[in-house]
Amino acid sequence: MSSILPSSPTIQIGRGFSSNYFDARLRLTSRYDLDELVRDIKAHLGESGGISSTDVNEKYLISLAQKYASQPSDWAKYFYNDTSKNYTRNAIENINQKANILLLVWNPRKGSPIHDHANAHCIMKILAGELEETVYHMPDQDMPDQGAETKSPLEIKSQKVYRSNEVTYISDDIGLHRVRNPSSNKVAVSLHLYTPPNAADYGFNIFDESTGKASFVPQARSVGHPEGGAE
Ligand SMILES: N[C@@H](CS(=O)O)C(=O)O
Ligand SMILES: [Fe+2]
Repeated sequence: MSSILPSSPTIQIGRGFSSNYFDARLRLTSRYDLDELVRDIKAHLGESGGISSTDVNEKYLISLAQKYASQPSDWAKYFYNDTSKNYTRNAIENINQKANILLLVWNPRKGSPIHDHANAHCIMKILAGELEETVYHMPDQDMPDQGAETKSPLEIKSQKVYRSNEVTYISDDIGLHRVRNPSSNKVAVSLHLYTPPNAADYGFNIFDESTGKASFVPQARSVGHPEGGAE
């Protein structure tokens, strides 16, 4: 029976046509989702080997974060809130020695301490609600990661409220920052990319606003370690 059924060119063409047709329609109508964003970040950073933060094209990574439009169904599985903490840090993807991608969930009127970013790039995209970022000039001290003290208060460089889908970027070259949810009743959600993942791997510093004093925090934690912290 099967021997008399030709492998018909018409059927092959028909299949090929319809599949290409629907692939094309899918490409036209499908949105750029979180999985694709993570895939593109990984593709840019490569699969193996160490990198230094200077090897990263942060502008390209920022453009990827801007291209993604927040869709709560994309990130609901990473969402975890704990009202006893200022915010939770939930792992989306750890790319060994390359980057951390995290979902942060911020309680109303709560925020992070003033901190550095452990000589890494930090890209933050607002996924829901609003977040206020205050950027401070890096205090004059030779080795802030050694906990050296300065006596003068930190100076504010800029302050801005970011709305849903906006993206901001910071590195130690720009300064220090603190981030806060300004809402009195709404939780805010943000996506964070850190590359290299120095704060998680080695630690970072938090700073006293009035003295500029740095205190070293050994490691930034994320869920399953929802202790919070800053990175
Ligand atoms: N960098 C902080 C969040 S933020 O204040 O940018 C953290 O990862 O905990
Ligand atoms: Fe930060």
